[in-house]
Amino acid sequence: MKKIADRASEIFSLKQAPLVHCITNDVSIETVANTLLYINAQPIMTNDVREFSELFKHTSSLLLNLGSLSKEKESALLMAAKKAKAKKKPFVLDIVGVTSAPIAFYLSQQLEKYKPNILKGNVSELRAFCGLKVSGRGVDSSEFDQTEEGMEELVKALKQQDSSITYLATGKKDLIVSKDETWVMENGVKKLQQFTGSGDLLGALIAALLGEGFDNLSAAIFALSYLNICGEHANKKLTSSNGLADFRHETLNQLSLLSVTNDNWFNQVKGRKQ
Ligand SMILES: Nc1ncnc2c1ncn2[C@@H]1O[C@H](COP(=O)(O)OP(=O)(O)O)[C@@H](O)[C@H]1O
Ligand SMILES: Cc1ncsc1CCOP(=O)(O)O
Ligand SMILES: [Mg+2]
Repeated sequence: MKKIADRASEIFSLKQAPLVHCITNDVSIETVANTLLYINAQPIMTNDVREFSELFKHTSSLLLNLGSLSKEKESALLMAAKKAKAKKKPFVLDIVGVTSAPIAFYLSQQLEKYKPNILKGNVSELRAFCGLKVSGRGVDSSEFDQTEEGMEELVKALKQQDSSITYLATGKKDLIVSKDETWVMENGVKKLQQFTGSGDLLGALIAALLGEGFDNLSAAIFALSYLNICGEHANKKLTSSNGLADFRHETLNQLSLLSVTNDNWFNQVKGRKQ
C-alpha cells in the first residue's frame, strides 16, 4: 500500500487526457461524461457502430455499461467488446441490472468472453452474475446480500471466475478480486448509494485510469478510493438544510477538487488485502 500511496498524489488530474469511449445508460450519461472531464479525461458517448472504426484509432479505453439496454445498444456493446479485444484496448464492463434483467444477464456472460480488464457491478449484481442467491432488485443492491457470510460466499465465487479478469463488487464494503489478490475496501458513505449513477461514474473513472496506463488492480483501487473519499468529504460539508441533491453536487465537485486540496488523500484509504 505504501508504494501505491507515494504515487497517488500525482494521479488526478490525469496527465495524458485519455479518450474514453462510453456506451452507457441513458439515465446517467451526462454525469458520466462530466465525471471524465472533471479528472481531465476526454469522454465520447457513441453507440453508432458505423463510427467505431474511425473512433478506435484514437480511443484509449472503453466503458461498456449494460443499463437501459436496447437491441441497438446490445449490438453496439458486442461490436465494441469484439473490437476492444482485437485492438487490445482496455475496457470496463459494468453489468448494471443483471439482477433482474435476463437479457442483460445473458449479454454479460457473452461480453465476459471478450475479457474485460475489469468486470464490475454492485454486490447483488455480482452475486447474480456468479449464480448465487440474491435479494437485490432493479439496479440497486440489497443489504441482505452484504452480510459477512454473503460477502465471503461472493469472494469464493469470484475466485472461481476467469482469472484474467479483475472483478469489483461495490457496496458498504467493496470487494476486488484478481488472479493473485483479494482486497476489501471500506471507504464511502451510504449517501453514495442514494443517487443514481454513482456506480456508473465509478466505471468511467476506472476506464480513464486504464486509458492512462494503470494496471487493472491499481485502476480499480485508485478510482474506487478516490470516489469514495470524495463522497466522505462532500458529506462533511453538508448541513441539516442540505438534501441528497446537494450531496450529489458536492461529490461531483470534489472529483476536481480533492486531489488539489488534499494531496495526501490516499492516506485516508481504508482497505486491506485479504
Ligand atoms: N453503504 C455504503 N457505504 C459506503 N459506500 C457505499 C455504500 N454503498 C455504496 N457505496 C459506494 O458507492 C459507490 C457506488 O456503489 P453502489 O451503490 O454499490 O453501485 P451501483 O450504483 O452500481 O449500485 C461505490 O464507490 C461504493 O463503494
Ligand atoms: C436507474 C437506472 N435504470 C437503468 S440504468 C440506471 C442507472 C443505474 O446507475 P447505477 O448502477 O450507477 O446506480
Ligand atoms: Mg446506484
